[in-house]
Amino acid sequence: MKLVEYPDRDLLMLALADQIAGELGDFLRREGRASFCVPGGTTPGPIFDTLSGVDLDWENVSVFLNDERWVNEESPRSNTRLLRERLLRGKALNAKLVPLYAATDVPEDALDALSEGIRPHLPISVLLLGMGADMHTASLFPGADRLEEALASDAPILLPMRAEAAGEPRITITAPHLAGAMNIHILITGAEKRAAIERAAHLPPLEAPISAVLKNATVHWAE
Ligand SMILES: O=C(O)[C@H](O)[C@@H](O)[C@H](O)[C@H](O)COP(=O)(O)O
Repeated sequence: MKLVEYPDRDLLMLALADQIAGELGDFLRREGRASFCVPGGTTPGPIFDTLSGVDLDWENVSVFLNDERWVNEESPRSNTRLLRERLLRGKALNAKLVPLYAATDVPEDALDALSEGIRPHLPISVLLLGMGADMHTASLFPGADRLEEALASDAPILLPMRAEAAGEPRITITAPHLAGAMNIHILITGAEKRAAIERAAHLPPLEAPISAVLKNATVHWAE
């Protein structure tokens, strides 16, 4: 893993948004399309704000989440809602949102349809990930019910995931499909997450799921 330290969070968010915009632009110029896979949670909002103001051929960018909580968009816990409010507006209004949620009782009932929606957009051109202090990324939580399956090299694109720390049931892109992304950025802030990612680098993915994607990743950190 490569670690980049920034003097403060504002500079981190601006610099990383700029780098991501550059990478998406390169894919668009070379291939005419790009896929951008993003986390929910509380950290990435400022990056989305900046990107939504950037001139890119957004119509040819497919955007999808790393993982989603099984709640509808009315819920403040919905990651899709965060995307609509912070990324898919302004210049990025016409980016193509590929859903990771459907209005079924449980994620199992929507799994096949959602997986088929994601498949044409793999491998991911630019992957942005967050991480919890427990070393989870996406919804790959330590101790989650289907973690082992999600870490396997032949894992399906998506799996449902339940874990005590997760709250509601979730759906997540699995480790090999995250790790197969062409560009991988991990966004973390604060001393606790910095210590956690350094620890994770020496632990197996079953204990520290983030370690499954660290090999080719750049970690972006500010206090
Ligand atoms: O739906 C989610 O919760 C995310 O995709 C998750 O993997 C997130 O990135 C981490 O939990 C960090 O979250 P914070 O940025 O809120 O600390």
